[in-house]
Amino acid sequence: MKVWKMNGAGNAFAIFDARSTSFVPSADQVRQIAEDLKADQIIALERDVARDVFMRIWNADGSEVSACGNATRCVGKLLLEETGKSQVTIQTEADMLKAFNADNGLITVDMGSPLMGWEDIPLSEKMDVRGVDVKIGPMDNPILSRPAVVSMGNPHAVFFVKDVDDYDIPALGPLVEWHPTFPEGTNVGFAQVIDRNTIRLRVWERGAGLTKACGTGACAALVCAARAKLTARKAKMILDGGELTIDWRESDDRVYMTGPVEMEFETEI
Ligand SMILES: N[C@H](CCC[C@H](N)C(=O)O)C(=O)O
Repeated sequence: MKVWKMNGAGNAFAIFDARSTSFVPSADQVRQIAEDLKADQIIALERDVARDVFMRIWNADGSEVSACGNATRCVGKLLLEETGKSQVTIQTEADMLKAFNADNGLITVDMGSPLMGWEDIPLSEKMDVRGVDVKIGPMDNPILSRPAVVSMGNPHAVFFVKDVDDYDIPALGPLVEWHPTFPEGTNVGFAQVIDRNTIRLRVWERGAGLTKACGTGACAALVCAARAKLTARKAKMILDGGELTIDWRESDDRVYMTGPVEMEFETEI
């Protein structure tokens, strides 16, 4: 079975080609692979009857999740090159996503629409509920409070801060990740609005910790910023590992993510 180690803006993945052989790792095996290959997520490509591929996603802690934007871009690049098609479709638990080539070697993924926050959607997937009462630190003077909450097929809590470098993210991230407000846990974004078209972002990922970039986190931060009128609907996201451009199109309410993909190595097991 072919295995690729790739990254999207530094967000690192081990991608297993399970289209002709089954690959269903235990949580322990996922943790071991993630440690050995220094991957934030483990990805399995499976045959899909209607789409170019079905993509399964495990976080480094062994938990299986339903969305991973940067990995979708990496898988998109693999399939675009393999098929020669101008657009490929990738099915995940959460959604059917489309990937296509953008300018200067970048890859764009249509990440679908952010989940709107209606009553019947569990709180962890509520859209931009600024009233979410999450307080971290001393009650009378919390270090973090009132995140914007949105789902891109996975839950995100986004704190808008003056300077992301002022926050001890490895200390604060886990306190929000497993806060009782989020029954399935949540990814935690620390977003600093630079101007109406630029956001500096760091993300403590559910089940993976502080990563160099988080694609769904970048989508979540842009959607929340635009809804709060802090930025335009399209912005450059500056992450530790690189830049992503997120465009939440008015015309179809879908979020388009564009960014770099790097092939680190390919091997067989
Ligand atoms: N790095 C991924 C996000 C993984 C999300 C995962 N940590 C979760 O539990 O939802 C991305 O580029 O979208």
